[in-house]
Amino acid sequence: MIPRILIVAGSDSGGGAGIQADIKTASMLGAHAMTAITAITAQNTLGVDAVHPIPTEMVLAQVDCVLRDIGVDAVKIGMIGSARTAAALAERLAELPGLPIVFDPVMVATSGASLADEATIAAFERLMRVATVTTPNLPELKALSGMSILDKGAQRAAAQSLVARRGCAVLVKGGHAKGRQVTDRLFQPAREGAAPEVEWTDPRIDSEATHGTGCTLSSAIACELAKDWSLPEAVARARRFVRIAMQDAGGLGQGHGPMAQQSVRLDLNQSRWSPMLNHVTLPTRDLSASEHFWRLLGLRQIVRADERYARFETEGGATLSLEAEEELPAPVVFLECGDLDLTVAYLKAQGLAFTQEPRDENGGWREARLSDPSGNIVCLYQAGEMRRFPPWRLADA
Ligand SMILES: Nc1ncnc2c1ncn2[C@@H]1O[C@H](COP(=O)(O)OP(=O)(O)OP(=O)(O)O)[C@@H](O)[C@H]1O
Ligand SMILES: Cc1ncc(CO)c(N)n1
Repeated sequence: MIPRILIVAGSDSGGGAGIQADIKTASMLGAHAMTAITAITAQNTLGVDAVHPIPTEMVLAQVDCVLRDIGVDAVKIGMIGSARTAAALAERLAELPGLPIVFDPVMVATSGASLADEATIAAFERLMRVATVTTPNLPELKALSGMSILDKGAQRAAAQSLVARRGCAVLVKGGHAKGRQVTDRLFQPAREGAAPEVEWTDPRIDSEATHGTGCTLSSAIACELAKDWSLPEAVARARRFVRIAMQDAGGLGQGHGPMAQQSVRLDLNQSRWSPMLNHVTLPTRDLSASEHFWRLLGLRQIVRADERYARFETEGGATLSLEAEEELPAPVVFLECGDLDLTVAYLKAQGLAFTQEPRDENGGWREARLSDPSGNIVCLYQAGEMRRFPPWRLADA
């Protein structure tokens, strides 16, 4: 069944954030996106020229219409448009207990323009009460909690107070903090088996394509929750999606440009069990000659390591590597798993024998190996952004 995501958010004419980012994200993650538009913004990468809120009745009419016919597996709430809409939507969603709801408390666009007045921000309290998780950035955490967010301890106290007062999980996004690393932290209400605090840290991506990162992250979390991943798993997968979409952005516009959700195709396995064919490694006798051949065929070279290894990207996002014959005597077919360790444990229970247990390799890939009945080498793995965007990716690729 295709996960059905209802997106309640504003339109961004520039296509970088809002409904447009949400639909692109849901589509790339294999979900069906439905929308209740709360406001239309005239917006580009530099700023917001005008905002036209949609009347509350019309927002609810969109929600009711799709719920009645198509149904919904998860909801994402973004820019809300007015305090009245926030209150009415909270009331409607309270009638759907158990439905995963991701609330991105949008207040200000990346360009600095205000997208919610004081009354609307005050009404966010009601949406937090129905949400599964609320995803504030640091200024939003400060506004919602009324507390200091100056350091990690203060941020924890602010987030924990929101969890206690509103009853939802809180994902504090670290994009606005300074430093070479970006840390997001999830705080969960006390529940059996739920870790009270989970933290993710990754290198900051040096990019102007930060418009819509919050919208994209929250939509991706909604999609993954609809597929029954747990909240920490959904956040981890959504963060990977955001990072790859940021890294592949095309530098559009003169300000904070849009991300490239459309090019995150074979990077994240959307299924828990079925592996995804996205990479092959071939032995080479003469690396330079092979490189010339594959480039001539139209593949784009993205990695070169000494005289022994090269990687190419093909149209659509599959990759092909060449490795010196001394190190790799035969071709290897790579299948990416949604959860490598889980998949390997399952396959072993089915009687398959592995020649290599799951292990972290130097290139940042986690790999396990086995052979098919004819002796062909199969590698089950998980690489995420390290497949197309390792730190050593060729600068001009
Ligand atoms: N430069 C960056 N490098 C890597 N990850 C980033 C960067 N900037 C933001 N992120 C990630 O993007 C997600 C959104 O975080 P951010 O704090 O930017 O939210 P936001 O301000 O709500 O976004 P928006 O720009 O859409 O308003 C988080 O997962 C954060 O870690
Ligand atoms: C419509 C809309 N929603 C959300 C954001 C937050 O980035 C934005 N800039 N525009």
